[in-house]
Amino acid sequence: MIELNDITYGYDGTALLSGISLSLSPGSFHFLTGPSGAGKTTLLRLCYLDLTPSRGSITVFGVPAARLGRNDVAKLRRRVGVVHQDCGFLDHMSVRENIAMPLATSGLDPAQHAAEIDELLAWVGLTDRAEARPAELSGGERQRAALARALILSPDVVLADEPTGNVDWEMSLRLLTLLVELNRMGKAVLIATHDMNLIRAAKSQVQARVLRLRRGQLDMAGADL
Ligand SMILES: Nc1ncnc2c1ncn2[C@@H]1O[C@H](COP(=O)(O)OP(=O)(O)OP(=O)(O)O)[C@@H](O)[C@H]1O
Repeated sequence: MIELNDITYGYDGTALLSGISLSLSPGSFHFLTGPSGAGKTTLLRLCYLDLTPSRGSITVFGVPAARLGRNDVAKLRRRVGVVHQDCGFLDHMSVRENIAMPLATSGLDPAQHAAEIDELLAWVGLTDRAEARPAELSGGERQRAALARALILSPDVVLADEPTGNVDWEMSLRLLTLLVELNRMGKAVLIATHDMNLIRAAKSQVQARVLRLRRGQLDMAGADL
């Protein structure tokens, strides 16, 4: 569904990532790991076409990204749910309104999708926090709300950037279980994480591939869990 072919990318003229090839196929589950600053977020941004590589090509849902106009990019991005590292909530809006936001920005009426919002709130266990402001949520609640928002447009691919960054171990496992459940529904899942314990915990639940970013390159030798 998303393919990166021999990608090079850097900020300010220096190559941060080089020779990166990656294929996220339907039902695949990947962890992306590597030291802080290795380029995990950057790689995710390339996957959802938020950045354009300086070399190499990206194909999304069978379409070469280089051929896409801005409207096409916006349309295809709806099929990719992103859980951002900082969650990226609008603080003056309730949890429910934040989850509904991608509907509104896609020209859909949130009122017509109230049942889906309720269903997602229940699935992530936040029904009773729906009217809270993001600032009132715990770390784990924020991450689950961010996951619900990433799913509101029923994406085919879910990219999660450090989804367990600020939560305790029990909550990390709960988030992992939700992501595994999505994968079982056929979605491609990619999780960027520092947390090797999380990767080990996934072993009994899902057949995952571990990608390690090292010195700008992707190492996946012997990487299957
Ligand atoms: N918009 C930007 N402009 C310039 N440099 C950037 C920008 N975004 C990231 N960088 C730099 O690129 C490098 C990789 O950043 P990135 O956020 O992709 O790494 P990461 O592996 O996700 O890090 P972490 O694990 O700490 O979140 C870092 O050195 C960062 O400072």
